[in-house]
Amino acid sequence: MEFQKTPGWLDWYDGPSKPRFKVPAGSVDAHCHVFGPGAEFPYVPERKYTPCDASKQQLYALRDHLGFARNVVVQATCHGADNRAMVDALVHSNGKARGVATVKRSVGDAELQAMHDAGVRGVRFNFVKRLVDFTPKDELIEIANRINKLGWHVVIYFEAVDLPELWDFFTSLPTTVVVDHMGRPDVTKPVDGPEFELFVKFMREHKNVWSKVSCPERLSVAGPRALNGEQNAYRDVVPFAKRIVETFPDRVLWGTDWPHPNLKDHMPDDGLLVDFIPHIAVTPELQRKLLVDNPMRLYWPEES
Ligand SMILES: O=C(O)c1cc(C(=O)O)oc(=O)c1
Repeated sequence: MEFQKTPGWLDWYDGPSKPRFKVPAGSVDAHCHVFGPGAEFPYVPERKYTPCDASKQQLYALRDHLGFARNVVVQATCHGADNRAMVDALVHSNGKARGVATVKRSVGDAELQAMHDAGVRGVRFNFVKRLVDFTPKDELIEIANRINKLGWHVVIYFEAVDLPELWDFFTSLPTTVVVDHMGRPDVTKPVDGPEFELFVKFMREHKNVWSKVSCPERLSVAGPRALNGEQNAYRDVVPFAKRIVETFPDRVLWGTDWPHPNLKDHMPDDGLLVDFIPHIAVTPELQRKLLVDNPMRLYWPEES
């Protein structure tokens, strides 16, 4: 099938620089995606955008180039609950990738088990309205209870303003809960203001809640962008991510977010994005926890 990209779509950055920051041995890129390729794994009719293709081979070439050892491939919304492209990436990774799926209530036990065997360890619940249609909470709870039996966790994606109304639901989830991109704070607001304090309280009071301190390129308002050799990119995001890394060093994850779905204003150089890490995890110990120990404990517990 031939797909036309959404008008204005930005393709991922070709030929990223070599990071100056050398990630520790065994580092995990714990948030990234594959798109299609559409000719092999068609994008679903209910998608909100049509991306460029971003294949497993391209993802794994990036992994090697950046110095990472493993990936966690998160189902992108353009594939809906059709997990074939993500699962295909896992089974062709030589055990170096695990995954997070999107499932519906109708998913069968055998299908869940097959995904588990392929390396899936979580499901993603998305509350960002521009990306997905609404799913009733009772359906999500039912899914959470089922996947909990497999030892999986729930990944949640939402925007900071929506945390108050989602609080009761999130805190009732029976699994480990991983928040994408720190719950998308508005970084023009103070890092110690009420909005981000609520997120910190969410993590402080609920020890099952983890956070990805990823996506400065999405959250930043003032930049500068990770382009043209910039070694100090997205400075306005640093206080937020650094605070989460230092307050909850054992419950944070980092990922490139490659191929950066829906970024509208620029595409970062992924090498420079890796150079962001030492600004938010400033000691070798924090870096090792963020990039190796924590993702290994969550995704490869049998090896950690
Ligand atoms: O699955 C996606 O479509 C998706 C989109 C976005 C975003 O548009 O913010 O971010 C993500 O991490 C993943």
